[in-house]
This record gives sequence, C-alpha cells and structure tokens, in this order.
Amino acid sequence: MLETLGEDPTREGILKTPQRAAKALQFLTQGYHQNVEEVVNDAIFNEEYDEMVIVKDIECYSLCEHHLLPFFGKCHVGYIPRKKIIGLSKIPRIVDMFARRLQVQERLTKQIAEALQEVLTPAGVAVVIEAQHLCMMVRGVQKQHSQTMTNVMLGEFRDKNSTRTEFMRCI
Ligand SMILES: Nc1nc2c(ncn2[C@@H]2O[C@H](COP(=O)(O)OP(=O)(O)OP(=O)(O)O)[C@@H](O)[C@H]2O)c(=O)[nH]1
Ligand SMILES: [Zn+2]
Repeated sequence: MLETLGEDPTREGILKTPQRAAKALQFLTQGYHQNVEEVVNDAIFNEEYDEMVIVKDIECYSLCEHHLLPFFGKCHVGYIPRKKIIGLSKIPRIVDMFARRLQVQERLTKQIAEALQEVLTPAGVAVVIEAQHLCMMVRGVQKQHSQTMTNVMLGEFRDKNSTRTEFMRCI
C-alpha cells in the first residue's frame, strides 16, 4: 500500500507502519474472533422485573465495509425482560463484538438486536444507532454534519406504538 501511494517504505518514520497498521486493523476487527456466548459469559439472571431496561449512549466505533473507514456514534439498547435479565456490561460488550467487524450500520443494528433476542427471549428488544460515517465526511460526498439513524424493533417494540414511543422518548 505504501509503495502504491508513492511512499518510500524504508523511510524511518514509516518503517514499522505495516506492522502497526496490521495490528490496528486486527484490533478493529477482533469481533470476528468472538461469539455471543463467550461475551455474555453466563451473566443471565432470573429476576421478576418486567419493565423496560435501557442502556443508552453506548459509544460505538465500527468500520464501513465499502471503504474500510470508521463510522462512529452512539448505540441505544432497550429490552423488556421476561423473567431473565442480562448483566448490564454485557450489552456494550455485545455492541462492540459486532461493531468490531466490517459492517454496514443497518446490519450492525440488526445483529445486536437479534443477539439479545436470542440470549434473553425477552418480550421485546429495541436498538437504535446514530452514527457519522467518515467515508461521507472526509471523502466522497463530504457532508460533515449528517447523521445516519438506524433502528431495529422486535416484539413489543414493534407491535406496540406506546412501547416504542416510550423508548424513543427515553433515549
Ligand atoms: N446503507 C449503507 N451504506 C453505507 C454504509 N457505509 C457506507 N455506505 C455507502 O456505501 C455506498 C458505496 O457506494 P459506491 O458507489 O459503490 O462507492 P463510492 O463510489 O465510493 O460512493 P460515494 O461514497 O458516493 O463516493 C456509498 O453510498 C456509501 O455511503 C452503511 O453503513 N450503510
Ligand atoms: Zn464507506
């Protein structure tokens, strides 16, 4: 890559850049080597709580699969337990697991929602992501202020307007 850009790969400052860049990319895509079961680590607890649980403003960094440029923003997650709750930290861990792969925002949103649906079988799951894409900011269309919002609503969040509205109001 450095040669193609017209750089001298033997120049002191960039001598170690291939290794650094490889390491950085491996970090940013480490989600490929994780799975939901290991991330959740059995932190599912029986509890008679059936109101909405929301973890919002989870910072989230991913890589767009078209340009390998970051997109980043906030992820908001809600669910309505059905006798089972999840360790709170596991929600951002699930977000990171899917974010640290080559993604499109729509699929990232869906994968997070479906993973929670599968491990918790809750009455509903809602995931909203608001993100800015560097491929739309530093190149291409060059729009610095546009935000992309995606949402996936499952169960009660999909079926009941009032549940969805309550979630949207809270986030
Ligand atoms: N739906 C969706 N599109 C994305 C996402 N990330 C990047 N893209 C878009 O993927 C598209 C790829 O379009 P192409 O025309 O093949 O690539 P390009 O010539 O680099 O496009 P421009 O960005 O318009 O310059 C672009 O419109 C990007 O904005 C994402 O998360 N979701
Ligand atoms: Zn892109």
